[in-house]
Amino acid sequence: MNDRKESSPLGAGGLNTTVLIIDDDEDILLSARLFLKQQVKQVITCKSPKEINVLLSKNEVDIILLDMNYQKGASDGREGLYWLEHILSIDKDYVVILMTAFGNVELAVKAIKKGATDFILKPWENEKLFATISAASKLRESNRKVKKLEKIHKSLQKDMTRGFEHIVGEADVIRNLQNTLLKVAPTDANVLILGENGTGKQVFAYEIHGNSQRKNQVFMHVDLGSLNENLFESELFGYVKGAFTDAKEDKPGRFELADGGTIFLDEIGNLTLPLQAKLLSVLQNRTVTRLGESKERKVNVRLITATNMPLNEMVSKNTFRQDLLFRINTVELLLPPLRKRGTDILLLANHFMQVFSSKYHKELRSLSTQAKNVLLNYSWPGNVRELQHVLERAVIMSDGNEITEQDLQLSPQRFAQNNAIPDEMALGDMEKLMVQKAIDKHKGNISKAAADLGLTRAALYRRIEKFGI
Ligand SMILES: Nc1ncnc2c1ncn2[C@@H]1O[C@H](COP(=O)(O)OP(=O)(O)OP(=O)(O)O)[C@@H](O)[C@H]1O
Repeated sequence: MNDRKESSPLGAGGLNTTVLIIDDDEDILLSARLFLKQQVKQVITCKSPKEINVLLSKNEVDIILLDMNYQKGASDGREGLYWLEHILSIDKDYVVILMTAFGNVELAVKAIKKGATDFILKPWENEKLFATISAASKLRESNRKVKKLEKIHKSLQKDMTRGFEHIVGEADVIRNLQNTLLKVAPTDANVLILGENGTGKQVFAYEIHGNSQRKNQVFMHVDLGSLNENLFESELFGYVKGAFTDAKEDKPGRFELADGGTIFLDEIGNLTLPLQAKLLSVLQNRTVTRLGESKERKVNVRLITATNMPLNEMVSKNTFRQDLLFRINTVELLLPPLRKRGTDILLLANHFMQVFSSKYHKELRSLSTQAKNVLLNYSWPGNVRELQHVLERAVIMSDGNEITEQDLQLSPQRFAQNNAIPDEMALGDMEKLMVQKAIDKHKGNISKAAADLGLTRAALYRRIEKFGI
């Protein structure tokens, strides 16, 4: 191989870049090398483009200076175009600068259309060559940064989705909510999710995002409850360098970062009136202005909000703006507390038992009848989150392959408030719950359970089959 490599401590130019020059003219190679070795980290020269593959596989090349003609007498530049395509097929991010003779500008334009970054006319002036290489080096650097950020973005997205559960639930109220969710998700309608703490508002918000056309874009969760007056604007709208003492560099806000995706504003009921006004203006104009600048930046986000506070009541007490409520509640989802979800309690408990069994390498397969009764009769003030914690602890404490009442360690004061029958439970769900309770009470004895329910054994079996108990 007739290539030549020269490395030097960064010279006067100080460009931290490696340049590969391919030209069949020895004089060109020599003069380019002599000049560039003082300007860049490394210069590699080579006479034949046939060596490109080997050179690119052995060296971390940033910029390639490529001649257009190699065969004797050739001047149509076809070889250069061929090798340009070849290089870009190895990695489309290579920065290729073509060297062409005066009068061949049309050819250079054609090459740029095919993906070359720039061209330089031969013979060149060193200053012009340096300016071209310097611009190309900046481009290569920013391409690299973009690639790195894309990787980080992808892995963050994976992390974000990994943490979310799919909605578990079969109670009529949950099914109805899921139907509404599927209808509303593909639209860009603003959704307000209401419900007590731990009822799954974030799970529903993510499910809306996951069923929308924005599913491959960012899902940005912002806990408004944790932002004080000072942080609110800088976090949500961003700032420019110098906007305040600690603003050392420009920073986009959460709205800008969520551009193209979904922004989930949690605990919206906690916003003070002045902050509500600021948020409303962004939602109305769909633009944000970073602190310290006057430029308005357009943002395209889908808005989902959530709270456990009674927003309608707050409007009548003038602690929540009615115009903001109208802006955010195009569709409202009201998540019922867990104590009103009937046998979904057991469904969720089984689900969490499986999740934690596999996490803690345990072989738990079922809940004892007593444990089921306890779960159904507990009031669940912390809702699904509490159930999740209770099951995690039970899986850890359990010795056998069945979770017992003792493993659950539920506080006795919290019983009796809950008869596990929701206020607005559908008849079918109620019947299923009664059947399940009777079977549990008689420890699976069908005759006794049927007698208790005033049914024949056959009638009870039909219901067991119907409800999949
Ligand atoms: N229907 C469900 N299916 C499976 N897991 C659920 C369901 N609902 C909630 N969870 C789980 O319960 C926990 C609490 O849910 P989530 O954080 O969505 O509740 P939240 O209403 O947003 O709570 P908070 O009001 O405290 O912010 C999470 O770990 C979530 O994965």
